[in-house]
Amino acid sequence: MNAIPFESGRKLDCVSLGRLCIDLNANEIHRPMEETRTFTKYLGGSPANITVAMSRLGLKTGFIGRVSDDQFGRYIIQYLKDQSISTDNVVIDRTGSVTGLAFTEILSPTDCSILMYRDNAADLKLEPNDVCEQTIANSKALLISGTALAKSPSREAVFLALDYAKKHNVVVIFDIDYRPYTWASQDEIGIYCRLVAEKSHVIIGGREEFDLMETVTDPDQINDDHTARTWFSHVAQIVVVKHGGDGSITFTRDGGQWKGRTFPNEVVKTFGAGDAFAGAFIYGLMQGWPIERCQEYGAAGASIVVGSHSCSDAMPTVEQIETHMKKYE
Ligand SMILES: Nc1ncnc2c1ncn2[C@@H]1O[C@H](COP(=O)(O)OP(=O)(O)O)[C@@H](O)[C@H]1O
Ligand SMILES: O=C(O)C[C@@H](O)[C@H](O)C(=O)COP(=O)(O)O
Repeated sequence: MNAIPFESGRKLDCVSLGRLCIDLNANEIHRPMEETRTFTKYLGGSPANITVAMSRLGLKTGFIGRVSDDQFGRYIIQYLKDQSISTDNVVIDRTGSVTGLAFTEILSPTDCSILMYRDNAADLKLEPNDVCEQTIANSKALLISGTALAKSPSREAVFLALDYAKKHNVVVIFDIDYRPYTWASQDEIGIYCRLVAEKSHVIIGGREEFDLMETVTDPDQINDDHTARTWFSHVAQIVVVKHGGDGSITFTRDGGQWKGRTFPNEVVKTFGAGDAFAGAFIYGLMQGWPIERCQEYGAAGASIVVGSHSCSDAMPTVEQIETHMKKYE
């Protein structure tokens, strides 16, 4: 059993807060973006991808966010509904904002990059007023994406959501989800992400993301053990440090430490791994599984997604994960 005390009898397993965007993934892969002619449109935005992952695995999910008042915004809402994700708290922004677009370049299985268009992005227009206390009270967990902290008023909306989570015993899961495009300064990243991490029960991030958040300068303190100790001195119960193709390390507050394996696959592109991992890992936590099994599930989900063209659309079901894992027995 893992030690996360999810409340029982709540309408939703997890409500996510953050960006709802569009991924435009190059169809002609293994060439630079300059030579790409066509793209396929998918739902994107890390927290959106994670929520699709959780929903595909059978969790009851909802989203708190803002979308643009246009075709892309309507596409996003419809996609979420089709995935059985509650859109009751997805607000249509009428200030003339646009949907964030992520154009992806797949140069090779190991060399991928993302060209982000995020000026005047609707997701960062989320207002504290949009955050419904009852929705959070009705959820076992609240997933926060660090990018939602990049600007006001979305930043304040996050802190209000955290207040409601505390008031109603909702487990807070923080995915640092660092994206360079929207932050005003490096200082802001550290300041705001730390404030959220201090209030979070589960923290997930890559090594570089923890470094940015912790802004530690002593080289002896830039390591996973130090990271875990830092956050266990607050309310964290679980800290997951992702290491790309090298797997992940999960720490638990009681001193446990697990190195997560990977399931090597024929890689189409590298992005989406973290989101698939997070979705399946959280699913495992909610089943009350031991950490090893949560990590295996996360890694298997990630393996499937790196072998696919999309992130959201490729998020696996339980059956797909189980079948995939059997191939490695
Ligand atoms: N090339 C890969 N092949 C198989 N699994 C991978 C690969 N890259 C990442 N993963 C899995 O996905 C997890 C998260 O990946 P990572 O790249 O660290 O996250 P992010 O996409 O957020 O940067 C890893 O811990 C690993 O289990
Ligand atoms: O998060 C975004 O805005 C873009 C994503 O939809 C994108 O597909 C991606 O980068 C996935 O992130 P990762 O899982 O952290 O690699």
